[in-house]
Amino acid sequence: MVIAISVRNLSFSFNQADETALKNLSMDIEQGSRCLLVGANGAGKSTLLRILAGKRLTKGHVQVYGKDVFQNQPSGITYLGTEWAMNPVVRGDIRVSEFLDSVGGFRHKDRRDTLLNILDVDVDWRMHQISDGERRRVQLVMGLMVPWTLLLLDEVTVDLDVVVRTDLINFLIAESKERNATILYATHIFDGLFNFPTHVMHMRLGSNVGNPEPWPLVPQSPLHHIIKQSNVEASPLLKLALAWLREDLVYRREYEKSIDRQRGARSETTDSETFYSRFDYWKGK
Ligand SMILES: Nc1ncnc2c1ncn2[C@@H]1O[C@H](COP(=O)(O)OP(=O)(O)OP(=O)(O)O)[C@@H](O)[C@H]1O
Repeated sequence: MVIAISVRNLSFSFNQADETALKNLSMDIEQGSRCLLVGANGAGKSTLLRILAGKRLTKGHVQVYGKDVFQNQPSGITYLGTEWAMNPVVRGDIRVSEFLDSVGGFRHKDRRDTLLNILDVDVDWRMHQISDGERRRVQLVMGLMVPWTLLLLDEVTVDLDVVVRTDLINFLIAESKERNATILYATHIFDGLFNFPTHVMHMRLGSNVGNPEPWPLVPQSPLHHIIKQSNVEASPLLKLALAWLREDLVYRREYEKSIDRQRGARSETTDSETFYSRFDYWKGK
């Protein structure tokens, strides 16, 4: 068994004043796995993916295929996140075909063309005149056309229509099987994903809750019980995610109580009254 990702006791803060985004996270992911990261908003999924992609510098044991991601960056890591679409460069007046050529499309013609078909992209589109979902499709062609050994996906299918999303998921499954490549995928959309993962990993408050769990669940897994208890009409994957995230909510509220913090509505304070009495421009309208 080859370990594709190995992390030991990883902690990370954005700056010293901030709470740690990752706390003592340790995990091993086998080569060829397709692991779904499941966790609430703020659980640390994106931070973990960016660190694995070498985009955030931190100390500690973070290895991909046996190489330290900061000091000896392994080749073959592709990271695709949501921030790409915000980049003004990819909203410029440039044709998709020229854009793809500028990022090496001609070197990977066969894969590029396969992806152009799957993602249903018109190479004559101009990057400043397309929808968010269309821009996302171009990003996926660009990111996936170079063969990867580790693919780090951060919620990149959110604005795809269901046909394209399904075809893309099937492509990723086939690719990882054929090339024994590894995928770590953070998402909140579990629809249509039943056949995608070989593992699911639960993240909570910057750590993983246990090791990646094989998926579909092995017969003796205690998680069957959680899924059976669910009274929601949903796929087993969504039932599991719902149960985990509800559990996390209780856990987080207890934790926040212990450090005297609270989310949600709070009682009026003198400060907010002062604020509204000065700045409520709707008053009297
Ligand atoms: N730029 C930043 N500066 C300071 N703190 C940040 C920054 N980005 C994220 N955080 C904090 O780090 C923690 C983990 O954030 P992260 O984005 O990794 O979560 P996530 O699991 O990907 O969430 P989501 O599902 O909402 O994308 C959160 O508590 C968040 O507030």
